[in-house]
Amino acid sequence: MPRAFDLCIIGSGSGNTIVDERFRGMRTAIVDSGRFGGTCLNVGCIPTKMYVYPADVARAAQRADRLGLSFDPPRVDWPGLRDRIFGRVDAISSDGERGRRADPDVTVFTGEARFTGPRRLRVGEETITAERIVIAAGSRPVVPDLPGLSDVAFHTSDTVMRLDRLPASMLILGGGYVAAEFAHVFSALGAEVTVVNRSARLLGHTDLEVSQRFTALLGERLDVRLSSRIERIQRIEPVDRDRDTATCGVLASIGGESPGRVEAEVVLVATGRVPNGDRFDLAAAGVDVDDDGFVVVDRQQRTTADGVFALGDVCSARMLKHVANHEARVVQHNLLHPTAMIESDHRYVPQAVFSDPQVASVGLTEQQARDRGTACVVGRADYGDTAYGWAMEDERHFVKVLADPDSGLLLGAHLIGPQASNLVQPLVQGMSFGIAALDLARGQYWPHPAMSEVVENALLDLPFGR
Ligand SMILES: Cc1cc2nc3c(=O)[nH]c(=O)nc-3n(C[C@H](O)[C@H](O)[C@H](O)COP(=O)(O)OP(=O)(O)OC[C@H]3O[C@@H](n4cnc5c(N)ncnc54)[C@H](O)[C@@H]3O)c2cc1C
Ligand SMILES: NC(=O)c1ccc[n+]([C@@H]2O[C@H](COP(=O)([O-])OP(=O)(O)OC[C@H]3O[C@@H](n4cnc5c(N)ncnc54)[C@H](O)[C@@H]3O)[C@@H](O)[C@H]2O)c1
Repeated sequence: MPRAFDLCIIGSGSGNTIVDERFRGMRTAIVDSGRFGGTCLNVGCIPTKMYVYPADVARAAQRADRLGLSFDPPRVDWPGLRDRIFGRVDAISSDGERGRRADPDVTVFTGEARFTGPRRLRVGEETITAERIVIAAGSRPVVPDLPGLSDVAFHTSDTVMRLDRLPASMLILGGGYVAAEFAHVFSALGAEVTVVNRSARLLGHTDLEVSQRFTALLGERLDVRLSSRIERIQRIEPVDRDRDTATCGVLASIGGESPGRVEAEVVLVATGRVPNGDRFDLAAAGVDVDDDGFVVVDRQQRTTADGVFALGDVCSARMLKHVANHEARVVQHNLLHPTAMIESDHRYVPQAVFSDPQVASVGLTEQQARDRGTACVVGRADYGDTAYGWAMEDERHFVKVLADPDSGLLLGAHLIGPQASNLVQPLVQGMSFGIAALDLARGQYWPHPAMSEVVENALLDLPFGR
């Protein structure tokens, strides 16, 4: 006998934020096959940044000699660090699940959901039908088919944060967000890190100059192999035999532009993520996916099947938590107000990489503007040319803004340096509210001598500011 619901949400990450007091009386099912709370809480944004912060502190101490200070190398209590992080994260996940299970309107199903027909699902032995369904099933790491990889105990971002010990050495495959953030974390905490990336620069999705600068800076302190590939990877005896075997040793043969052999205690595969849409027979539900596997949605987050919505990584090529949150708010509104639906706004989505240095951006890159034939002018400022940048003895970091030469409106912004993830916000604001670059610079005060003066200076470097 199927169990009938008014609403079924597949995925307890951003999907779980939809149900609030306005859904009282609506019989709701929440289905998840993994840890309650999804990627961001359990294996994504939150625990990574809880590692990034101590890594930032360690790096600041390592670099302090240019300020006339010196510290001993940090002694890292890895089990303490890890248990502090997951002590908090795991408790939030368990409390969240407990709270949902105590809600008389909500039934939580633990298991893999699969569609068996339109608005009809199977979870384990149970069949669920629902008037409306939200697919919020996220994404998962891609593991490339590399010779020998399946024979070694490799890690992905799902597992590497729970290692039993801080490894002495780590081989990271990939050069995107995950690789950049974990390369910073593990190297700052004391591991010897080698990064092997298929393409010629790290953070290839970012503005060319930013990506080149980031690649150069990381290459100064880590072994970075670009335009390279793993030819073979094999297990070797761990350097320290007392160490547990979850962190087995590997020997990797690397081909391409930086060939050689690298030994490491731990391998981290960080070569991208794919949406989970292939995991639950979407065709049976009449839900289309595109060529890259993303669930097809319109601007109201409706899929091609009646009454079925989707949000987050499963349908959005920008796999970012603030995008999933935005889409969850749109779906929430549209479930509550089916005759007055609203649309998602993906025009100015910022992105930030929490590495060392930080990188942040919004809007078009200079190359994208050129490729699209969009006229643009560029303004730049170095951190080192501001008072705060002097205080930091900064010589390497900058802010770059692009604007339309006619309207003076911002087209994009690209930052590399301390607090880039925060400094990008006034530029997102200027773009979102249609404020011309010069008005943004001159129409408000910027506190002196704050780091934000580097943003003001970049805006004033545009031709309208001179
Ligand atoms: C290491 C890492 C760091 C990150 N850092 C950041 C960051 O700093 N900033 C940022 O903006 N983004 C970051 N992200 C991306 C961010 O975590 C995701 O974009 C976001 O969590 C996606 O949310 P979601 O709700 O779409 O999916 P999820 O939170 O992944 O939720 C999907 C849920 O669906 C469940 N599920 C999947 N298939 C099924 C099925 N068939 N049946 C039942 N349940 C199913 C899964 O178990 C999961 O719990 C990071 C990602 C990673 C991996
Ligand atoms: N701060 C954040 O917002 C944040 C942090 C982590 C993850 N995320 C999200 O998670 C997504 C996935 O991150 P990711 O870093 O895994 O993917 P990514 O798509 O950002 O980068 C993948 C990288 O792997 C390289 N690569 C692919 N195959 C390879 C191979 N066989 N050998 C060597 N290199 C190879 C690619 O050249 C690329 O540099 C991101 O796109 C982002 O949406 C966001």
